[in-house]
Amino acid sequence: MIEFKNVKKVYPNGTVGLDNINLTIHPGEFVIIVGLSGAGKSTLLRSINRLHEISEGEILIDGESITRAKGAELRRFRRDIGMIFQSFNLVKRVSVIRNVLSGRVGYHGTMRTLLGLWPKRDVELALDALDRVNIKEKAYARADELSGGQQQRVSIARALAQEAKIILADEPVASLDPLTTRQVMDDLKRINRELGITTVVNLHFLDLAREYGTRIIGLRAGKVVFDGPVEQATDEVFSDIYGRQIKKDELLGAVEEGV
Ligand SMILES: Nc1ncnc2c1ncn2[C@@H]1O[C@H](COP(=O)(O)OP(=O)(O)OP(=O)(O)O)[C@@H](O)[C@H]1O
Repeated sequence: MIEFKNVKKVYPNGTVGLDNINLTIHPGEFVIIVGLSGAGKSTLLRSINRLHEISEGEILIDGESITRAKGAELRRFRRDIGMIFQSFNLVKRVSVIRNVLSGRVGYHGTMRTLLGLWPKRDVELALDALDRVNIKEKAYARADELSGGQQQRVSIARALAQEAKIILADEPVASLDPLTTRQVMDDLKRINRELGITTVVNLHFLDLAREYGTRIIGLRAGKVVFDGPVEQATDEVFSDIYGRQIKKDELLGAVEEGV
């Protein structure tokens, strides 16, 4: 469970990134966060694993404060949280499997990673993770030989090998074409369903949010302005979250049709 309690984030230049956020995300939920560029989606997501530090309030994971955690305790929290980035964040010149195995670093320390000495169980975990996202046959290819969609699946496999209990995906499909976008969203959704991993996804395309989301959280100017089941996220709700009419380029469908 992820709990935000009166969370506020003010950047050093005075910009308010998050404004009194109170949220509870339950184990196994698949939550999509939407909002205009600058609404605070990345700040919210990245405050969960403390890639961004919050200014006020507290974030609890399974009842324990990650906000106050230090050193080994913080590392233990982070080990349970996988992160998927728009830009994949792979080491491009090394093999796919080494990238996936890097998800195991939190369990062994960096020395093993540098030497490439992985226990057999870890290699099996990594191969299973690649199998789950249907790219096991690419295990020994160099990461940069893969297409964008395949690279994103490697980063999902890395989070699986990490045995993450929570996956945070920050605009995971923003660099992908519409077909690959659906494959990656399908993978995230399937993993959520099959493994019960709590998943929080920031998305730009609203029709995609509707297609894949079960719970939608809408942010505007750092505040939660909508939080409810996807069925309630009508066009009017989206217009309200955005503070204006929805534009065509905010719909994946428009990209597919070449509008
Ligand atoms: N390092 C920073 N310093 C100052 N202001 C920042 C910083 N990072 C983000 N902001 C500001 O905080 C607000 C929220 O930004 P954030 O990146 O979380 O929004 P977002 O909804 O993820 O938008 P986008 O989709 O464009 O990334 C914006 O006003 C942004 O300009």
